[in-house]
Amino acid sequence: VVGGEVAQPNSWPWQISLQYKSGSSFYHTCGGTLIRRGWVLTAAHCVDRTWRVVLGDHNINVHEGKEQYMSVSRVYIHPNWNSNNVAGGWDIALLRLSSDASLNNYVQLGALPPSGQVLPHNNNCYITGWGRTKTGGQLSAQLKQAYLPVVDYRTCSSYGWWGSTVKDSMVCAGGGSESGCQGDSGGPLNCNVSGRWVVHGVTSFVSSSGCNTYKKPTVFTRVSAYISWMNSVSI
Ligand SMILES: CC(C)C[C@H](NC(=O)C(F)(F)F)C(=O)N[C@@H](C)C(=O)Nc1ccc(C(F)(F)F)cc1
Repeated sequence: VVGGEVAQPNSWPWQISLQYKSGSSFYHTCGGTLIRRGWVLTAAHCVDRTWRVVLGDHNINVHEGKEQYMSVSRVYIHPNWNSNNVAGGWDIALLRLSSDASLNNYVQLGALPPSGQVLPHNNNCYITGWGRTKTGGQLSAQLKQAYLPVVDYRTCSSYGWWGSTVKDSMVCAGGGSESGCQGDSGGPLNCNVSGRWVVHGVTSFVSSSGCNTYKKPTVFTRVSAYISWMNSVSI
């Protein structure tokens, strides 16, 4: 996350860290959202390799005693996902955990939107993640949040913005000095709808010329466009 601030520990208790194993260590690679006790929502472009899901984390480099370490028993990547074409959309995947998470003050389920719901321009949303804190920078040790208001499709797909790169199956947010960045992929765009936090986006891409590029908002997979697919995965 570029800009924003360090989140209050465990104030986004559905946020997870997707980590891969190299040697005897694990490395954060993407975010995700716990949406059922046995299911995590993330980005398709995150799951070329996965080793564990960490729930209830705040500082990914320190064992703080609230974490639950889960392994992944099955990966469901959307069948239309094309890793050579992130602009095509379909950047969504479900991970079946090998056991159910225990819900508590540090680990909670993220709420999903109703199918088809599209939020208005400037809707209040926050991106959360451990991704780079500036273009080309390092991952954040602690979970960060940044206020990224929704940029509606009409604006986001216009000339000077993302143009035809962005599809209606996506949500744009931000476009100013704050943004997602590498390592935030797969994590949630948390939007306030009627006073409740709803996970409306899965972090998908930013501009290749810089994470917080003006008029290139962070682009998210629009969760409300995939509710029927998620239900079909027998979740
Ligand atoms: C691996 C990538 C597909 C996704 C990667 N995602 C992220 O960094 C994150 F965290 F914002 F989700 C990204 O945006 N990386 C930048 C460096 C990038 O490659 N962006 C990008 C690539 C192609 C296009 C397109 F679609 F126009 F071809 C648009 C943006």
